[in-house]
Amino acid sequence: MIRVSTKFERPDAALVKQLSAFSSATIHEAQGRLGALDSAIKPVDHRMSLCGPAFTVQCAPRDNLMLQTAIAYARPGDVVVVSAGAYEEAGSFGDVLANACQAKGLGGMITDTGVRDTEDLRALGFPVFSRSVSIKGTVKETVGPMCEPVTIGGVLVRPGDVMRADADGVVVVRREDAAVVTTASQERVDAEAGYISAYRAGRTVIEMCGLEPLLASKGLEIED
Ligand SMILES: O=C([O-])CC(=O)C(=O)O
Ligand SMILES: [Mg+2]
Repeated sequence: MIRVSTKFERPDAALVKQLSAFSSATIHEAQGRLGALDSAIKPVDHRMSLCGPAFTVQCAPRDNLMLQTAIAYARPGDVVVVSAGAYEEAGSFGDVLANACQAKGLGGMITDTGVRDTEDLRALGFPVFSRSVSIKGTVKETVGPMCEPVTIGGVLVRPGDVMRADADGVVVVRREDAAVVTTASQERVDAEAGYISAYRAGRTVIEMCGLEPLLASKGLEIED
């Protein structure tokens, strides 16, 4: 007998909403260049984005039994996070399961294996992030852990951590760090806005980034 529990602590909804205002790259930088999943995990449509608590599940490669089970037990707003051995040659999720997720109000699905039916997924608009697109079908044979820490895209994700994903990729924020990372992300956005207005006003990268002394200290001389 394998016993799993679907009980875990979710982050404060207001904090999740605040984090959703920041891009995956901003959050990654703001938390000290941590939490980025492998760049191969990308949305099936660049307009897709998500931000929500991770509902984690471990699947055997080419087997979506536990993914289907996770969809049944995840709560509205949850992001189903699937670790399936980074196996590219399987279409473990498609428009039928996406409709099941959307009908439940789930926040999205992130997997390190493949998905299929991408035209329909794009039309549906349910946020789906995957390592690959494959038409190859999956079996429903293997039970495994759900709502336990998983490794996906080289990063550990625990149930209730916050997943933020957009056209650029996927980042995870530890649940207990969500408030600090929100503040740090806002600081970074403010600093970047300062650079952008300075550049628009004619300031140069050399000035703004102090490149002259930096390059000189590294022994680079430029004849222009
Ligand atoms: O049925 C499956 O196993 C995956 C799929 O194609 C869908 O959800 O539409
Ligand atoms: Mg299908």
